[in-house]
Formats: sequence, C-alpha cells, structure tokens
Amino acid sequence: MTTAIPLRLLHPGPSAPADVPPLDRLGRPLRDLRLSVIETCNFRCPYCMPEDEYPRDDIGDSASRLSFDEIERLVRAFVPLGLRKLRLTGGEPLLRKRLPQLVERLARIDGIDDLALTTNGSLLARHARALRDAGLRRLTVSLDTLDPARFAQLSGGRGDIGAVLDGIEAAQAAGFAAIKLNCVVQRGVNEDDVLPLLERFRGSGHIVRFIEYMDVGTCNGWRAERVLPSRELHARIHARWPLEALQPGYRGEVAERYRYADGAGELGFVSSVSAPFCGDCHRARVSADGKLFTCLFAGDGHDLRTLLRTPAGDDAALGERIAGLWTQRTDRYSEVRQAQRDAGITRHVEMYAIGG
Ligand SMILES: Nc1nc2c(ncn2[C@@H]2O[C@H](COP(=O)(O)OP(=O)(O)OP(=O)(O)O)[C@@H](O)[C@H]2O)c(=O)[nH]1
Ligand SMILES: C[S@@+](CC[C@H](N)C(=O)[O-])C[C@H]1O[C@@H](n2cnc3c(N)ncnc32)[C@H](O)[C@@H]1O
Ligand code: SF4
Ligand code: SF4
Repeated sequence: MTTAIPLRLLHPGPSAPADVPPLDRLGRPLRDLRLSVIETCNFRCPYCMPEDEYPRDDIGDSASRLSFDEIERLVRAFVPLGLRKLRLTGGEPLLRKRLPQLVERLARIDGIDDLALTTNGSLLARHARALRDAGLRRLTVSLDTLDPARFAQLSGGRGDIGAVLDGIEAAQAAGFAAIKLNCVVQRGVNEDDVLPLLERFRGSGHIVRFIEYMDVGTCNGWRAERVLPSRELHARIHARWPLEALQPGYRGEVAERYRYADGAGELGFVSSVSAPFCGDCHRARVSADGKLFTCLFAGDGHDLRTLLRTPAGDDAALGERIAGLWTQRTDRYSEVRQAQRDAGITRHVEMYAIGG
C-alpha cells in the first residue's frame, strides 16, 4: 500500500518538486487512468462505432499498439504522479491476445489500489477465470438491454445477449462480485429496457448503472432529444421500487449511488450530460497506440509512445512528460458542451479509441 497523496489547492507549476503529484490548472490531481489495450471491437454499437462508418473488421494495426512491456513501464511512470486506479478498456479489451498476462503484470505494481476492466462481455465466459487468476478484482460489463433482438441491433448486428449473460455468470463463478452492469440509455431506443434490467439483477449483488447517452466521437449522430436525464429515469424507477441515496464511495465518483429501500441492493446513474462532474475529474486516458488524452472529448492526444520507444527515453523523462501535460490541463467539456457545440467545435476522439 502507498501513503495518501497530499492534496494541494493550487497547481504546483513548472518549478514544483518532482515528488509532489501534479495538479492540473483547475487544481485536479491525476488519480485514475483508463488504458485502452486495443482499438478494435467485435461490436458496432451505433452510439460508439457505427457499422456504416466502420464496416470492416481490420481497422487495427497491432504494430502501433503499445507492447506489454511498454504498458507496464507507462503505468509505473504514472504511479508517482498520483495514479491509484487503473481501468483496462478498448475497443473490446478481451480481443487483446494474452490479456491475462498483462493483468498479472499490472496487478503487481505497487501503488495501484484498484485494477478494473470494462468489457462488452461477449468473450467473458472464455476469459473470466484466467483474468481472475491473474489478479483482476473488478469488472464492468456493458449491457443495454436483455431483449435479444434489441441487443443484436444495439451491437450493430454482431452481439448475442446469451453470450453476455453467460459471461456474467462465468465471471461470478470465477469469483467476481458486485459486477457493474453499465447501460447507456437512449430515449425512444431502450428506455423500456430499464425496468427489466433492474428486475433481473435486483438482489444479485451486481450493480446496474444507467449512463446518459453522450456526444462522444464524431460519428454517432448524437441528438440532445435522445438523452434521458437521470432525474427522469430515477423518478420512473423510484415509482416502481423506492430508492434511497447513498454517499459517494470516494471523491469524484462518476456514478451517483442509490439503494433499493427494500434491501435488494445498489444501482447508479452517470449523469454526464445533465449534471457534469468535470470539477472532480481525475481521469487520464491512454489509447492503445500510446497517446495521452486529458478528456473524453479531447480532439487530440499527446504522443507518449515515441518516448517509450526511444532508447534514451528513461522513466524520469516519461514521468516529466506526463506531469507536464497534466499541469497544463484545463478540460471541462461536459460543463461547456453547449458553448462548444454552438461554436462548431465538434472534433473529439472516438470513444472506441479511448474506452470511456
Ligand atoms: N463525460 C464523462 N463521462 C465519463 C467519464 N468517466 C466515465 N464516464 C462515463 O461513465 C461510464 C461509466 O464509467 P466507468 O468507467 O464504469 O466508471 P468508474 O467510475 O470508473 O467505475 P467505478 O470505479 O467502478 O465506479 C463510462 O462508460 C462513460 O460513459 C468522464 O470522465 N467524463
Ligand atoms: C467504449 S466502451 C469500451 C469497452 C467495451 N468495448 C465495452 O463496451 O464495455 C466503454 C463504455 O463506453 C460506453 N459508451 C460508448 N459510447 C457511449 C456514448 N455515446 N454515450 C455514453 N456511453 C458510451 C459503452 O456503453 C461502454 O460501457
Ligand atoms: S468499444 Fe464497446 S461501446 Fe464501442 S462498439 Fe465496441 S462494444 Fe460497443
Ligand atoms: S468531460 Fe472531460 S473533464 Fe469533464 S468529466 Fe469527462 S473527461 Fe473529465
């Protein structure tokens, strides 16, 4: 275990001592890294990677991806900067070959208190045990509906709900508890899947979370009318099963937590459109090809791979580069969404490239 990170009110600036974790320009520390291990996916969810934009399967280039050595080195360089929480994502992370070997290496890194993975669940039945044995402790599975036809539609004609449910069961059997089940809700698309999803998982110990549909990337055809605000969804659920608010598990938690008043467990809402949480955003993202993104809606990433592949590039230089980029960070897209859209600023990294 590591000691707590000193929280400072002002960002340290370029002359700050190297052992003080950096704060960005809005005073936010770097606590959480979402690392994409692969940019390809076996689904084509219309809100992320629409089939008509990505009809081919071979969009990836494995030579451009960071190797396991490079990923481990990168994560180790983040730890002295304050990183405590690491989430592996994609594309679909379970498409990355030998992923359990990477998990094993990352799980050993001193300072990482929380190692999690987000998956579409389609390949989970095959990999859950090996991931668990490798040291993965937390799992999030994306699940937008239980209806087979709608599931097929929402995965771009590629997914099978049965495989995902089998994956969740296999994960549970392998020892994963309190699996998070993330559902992106779109008005007029899957809003009537919300109650059946809750019905199915109430009392299971797993935690269903409803995510507001976001204008990520450049090609999902986002429309504000499709967003179903969490407060409206909360009211619908509360009318069926009364809910009680829970305290956040930690500062800057993405989801607002609730429990069923009847004791059937927990659920959550991620209200990134109707109630942005940029003020406490401690999240950095790295794409599979080693670019650092300081926001889910950033237009450009910052290359770290060159440094990782330059023989002279040492770990101190890597840490300095990341710290330098973090101290310049001013991102708060969700708080300024409308102004940005009105100004025609719509160039955002694609969600499948940095994983949510
Ligand atoms: N706008 C915005 N949305 C985010 C951000 N982080 C997560 N989300 C959205 O919230 C969803 C759920 O995020 P998760 O990665 O499951 O959340 P988490 O806080 O890491 O999960 P736990 O640690 O398990 O609570 C993502 O798929 C995104 O859609 C963020 O920094 N900004
Ligand atoms: C990009 S995926 C990557 C990991 C994996 N392929 C999966 O689907 O779980 C991570 C998360 O982003 C969410 N996501 C993708 N597009 C989104 C959007 N437009 N709005 C909100 N969440 C979105 C997905 O539902 C998923 O839970
Ligand atoms: S990366 Fe995840 S959300 Fe995006 S298309 Fe693939 S499964 Fe769907
Ligand atoms: S919009 Fe950007 S700054 Fe705001 S919470 Fe999301 S990732 Fe963080």
